[in-house]
Amino acid sequence: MTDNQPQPVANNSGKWQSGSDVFATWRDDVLTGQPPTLYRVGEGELSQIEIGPKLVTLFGGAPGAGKTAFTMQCVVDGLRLNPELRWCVCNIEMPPSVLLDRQLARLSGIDAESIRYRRLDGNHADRLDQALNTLEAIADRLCFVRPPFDLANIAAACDAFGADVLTLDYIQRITPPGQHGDRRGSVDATMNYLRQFADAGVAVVVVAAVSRQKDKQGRSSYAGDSLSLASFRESSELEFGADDAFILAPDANDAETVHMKHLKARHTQPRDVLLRFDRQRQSFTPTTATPPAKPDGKLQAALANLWNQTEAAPDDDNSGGEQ
Ligand SMILES: Nc1ncnc2c1ncn2[C@@H]1O[C@H](COP(=O)(O)OP(=O)(O)OP(=O)(O)O)[C@@H](O)[C@H]1O
Repeated sequence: MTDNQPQPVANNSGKWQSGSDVFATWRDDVLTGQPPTLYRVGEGELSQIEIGPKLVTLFGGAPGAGKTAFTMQCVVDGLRLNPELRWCVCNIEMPPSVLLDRQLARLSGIDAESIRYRRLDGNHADRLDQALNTLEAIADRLCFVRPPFDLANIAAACDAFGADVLTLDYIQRITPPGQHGDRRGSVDATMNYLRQFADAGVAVVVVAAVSRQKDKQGRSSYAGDSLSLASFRESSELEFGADDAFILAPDANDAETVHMKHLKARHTQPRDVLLRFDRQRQSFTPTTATPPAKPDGKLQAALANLWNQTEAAPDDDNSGGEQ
């Protein structure tokens, strides 16, 4: 050894980890370790959504855009696709019975209004039975948090139930511990705590209301092309704390088409997904179809109309749900 060679620096403080220690464990993990656990929550392009331990997945959208419908679809299909999974739902706006009504509509193919008003008869019996059986089969792995909707109570519910996944709908209405001055401070704090829940090994799915943004005409709007990461900026922590952030933006020209914009992807390439939202059955289906452009003239409008009628034909019998 020559005098010029650097001497190893003693690490007595415990405040840093040497690169060579990190390298050794990291190399073993690359060569023989497991890929990250991800829970599949849907078919086709929906299977690309990353929900899993240590991840916070954020869904935003304007009021009525379908955030609750979409995330509850992920809950039910996630439980169906992952037989060991346990999922805890904290919904501040709707009671469990209403959330289940809507999933019953989706799974049975019976419109949500008939289910809401209990206008059910013998014609619905088979579809109803099948969908009820589907929901019954997952019911013991699903729980709904009871009020109060504060983080301490939510954490206690998750621990007691042994939840692998937590869905919070929606974050702006959840109270974090302590005093935080304004709403922004409170949402920042909640997101910080949720990040810690995720780091402890729970998959966290967060629903967030978004703020209006200026559209191309300078008007304050929820229009799809004006919604962006900035829409979450009531709290910058929402955007920074999430691993993935999506916004559900209904198409301006076609109410059934919803653009799921993948605005942030911490670990992958962002991939937008085009969805068809059947509101009557509260059901989202990925579609590869290009959303129809707004027709410019009368002839184009007539053609578009004809085209829509042709496309609608196969579903017209409303014969089935998503068993
Ligand atoms: N029976 C029904 N028939 C048709 N549409 C319905 C029916 N019930 C609800 N809807 C529509 O489905 C959508 C439900 O959306 P959802 O509650 O998931 O939206 P959201 O983004 O969570 O809204 P919010 O922010 O207001 O909670 C709304 O647009 C609502 O108008």
